[in-house]
Amino acid sequence: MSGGPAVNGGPTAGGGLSTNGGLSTNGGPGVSGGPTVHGDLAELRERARAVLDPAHYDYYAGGVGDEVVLGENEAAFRRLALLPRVLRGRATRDLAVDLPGGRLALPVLVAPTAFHRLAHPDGELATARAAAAAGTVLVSGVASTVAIAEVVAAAREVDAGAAVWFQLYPHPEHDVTACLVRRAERAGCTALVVTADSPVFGRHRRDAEHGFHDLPEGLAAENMRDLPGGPPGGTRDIAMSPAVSWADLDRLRALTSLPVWLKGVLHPRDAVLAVEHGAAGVVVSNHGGRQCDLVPAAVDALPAVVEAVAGRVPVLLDGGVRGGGDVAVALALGAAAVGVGRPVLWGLAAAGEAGVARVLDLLRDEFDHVLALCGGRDPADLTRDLVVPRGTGVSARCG
Ligand SMILES: Cc1cc2nc3c(=O)[nH]c(=O)nc-3n(C[C@H](O)[C@H](O)[C@H](O)COP(=O)(O)O)c2cc1C
Ligand SMILES: O=C(O)C(=O)c1ccccc1
Repeated sequence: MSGGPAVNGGPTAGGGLSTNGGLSTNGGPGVSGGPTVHGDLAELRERARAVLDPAHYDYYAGGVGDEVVLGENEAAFRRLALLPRVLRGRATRDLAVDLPGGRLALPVLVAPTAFHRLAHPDGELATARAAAAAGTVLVSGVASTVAIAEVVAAAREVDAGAAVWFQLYPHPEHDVTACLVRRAERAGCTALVVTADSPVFGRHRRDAEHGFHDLPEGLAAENMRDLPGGPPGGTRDIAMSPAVSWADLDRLRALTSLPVWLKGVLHPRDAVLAVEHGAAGVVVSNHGGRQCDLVPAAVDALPAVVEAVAGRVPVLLDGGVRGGGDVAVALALGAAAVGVGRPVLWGLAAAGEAGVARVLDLLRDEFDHVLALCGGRDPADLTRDLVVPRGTGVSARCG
């Protein structure tokens, strides 16, 4: 799995021969205080498959339609190669990046995914603790099974300076959106992420086959409780609406002084509109292949968005990131950082907080290693000329 003994491995030893070890927990101190979990991402995924109800595993794993985009997100990374630079004399590495809404100790954050208590009883509390311990941001979804105030509190118990962002869909009823924004602010979130790629729900065949349409008894979308127009004490549905427009983004921004990211941008023109409408940044994403099965892989859509934004705001990418090499490629193509969705769910299902810690530690360690192999000192050393189409070895731009 990992290549040879740890030779000057930088911040972590990482690459030694002893890292194998399956999924056993050894009871020693983990990154965030729990047991240390071994195993790579593929093993964690297999463990998750073994422990989860098949309907819940398929809910997490699945995509829209024929799942073309789901596969393409990962395949597109494998069509790209890195052209390392050598002898750059970078003795140390610093993986941190500063973004509107917080500093990340590694250029990887936790993308918003729904219903973590389907994966593990600790749900989003475990994810928040592991993200905080790793020094990165959890983007906590409106569709979380723990209320946002508790999610932020869990992160802050681990690290008083931890940053948690709140993801929401602009609700067709503005007072519902306003209430959600207020809850996120009161909870202490440091940024909002507005998901724009879901005017309608994606149609997921796996969910239909399992008849999986409702959360099990005892679980609910806790942020949707006690909202205007909803039953007292009960929850409202997470509404998606094709009527949502840029005017809704303007109205949402007017409610808050928090940075607002726009997630689910693929068209360069929309990225420009996002900047013009005051977005603090854009997230290039096809929702992990769960919305439209006709769109490009996320990493294939990235360069045109980066070019259109032209450095005015940071660009994030999510979709198909499965290793530190993918992180490096995305950064070289202009992403400031990447989000990971499913790998975090596999870690959570396999081993709760320690499993999520393992996923983030693997990505940090692999990214650090690849950065070193590229002669990089920090993410800024990963430039566009370092990425070439696999099979060519020729850089589009040499300079
Ligand atoms: C089970 C699941 C639930 C998701 N729920 C949300 C959500 O509520 N809001 C959102 O903006 N994105 C959601 N996403 C999309 C993720 O934020 C992210 O775009 C995607 O998972 C990235 O792809 P990856 O899983 O290949 O890393 C969800 C993804 C999954 C797999
Ligand atoms: O499953 C999803 O991808 C998703 O985005 C979502 C949205 C609302 C409720 C639950 C999940």
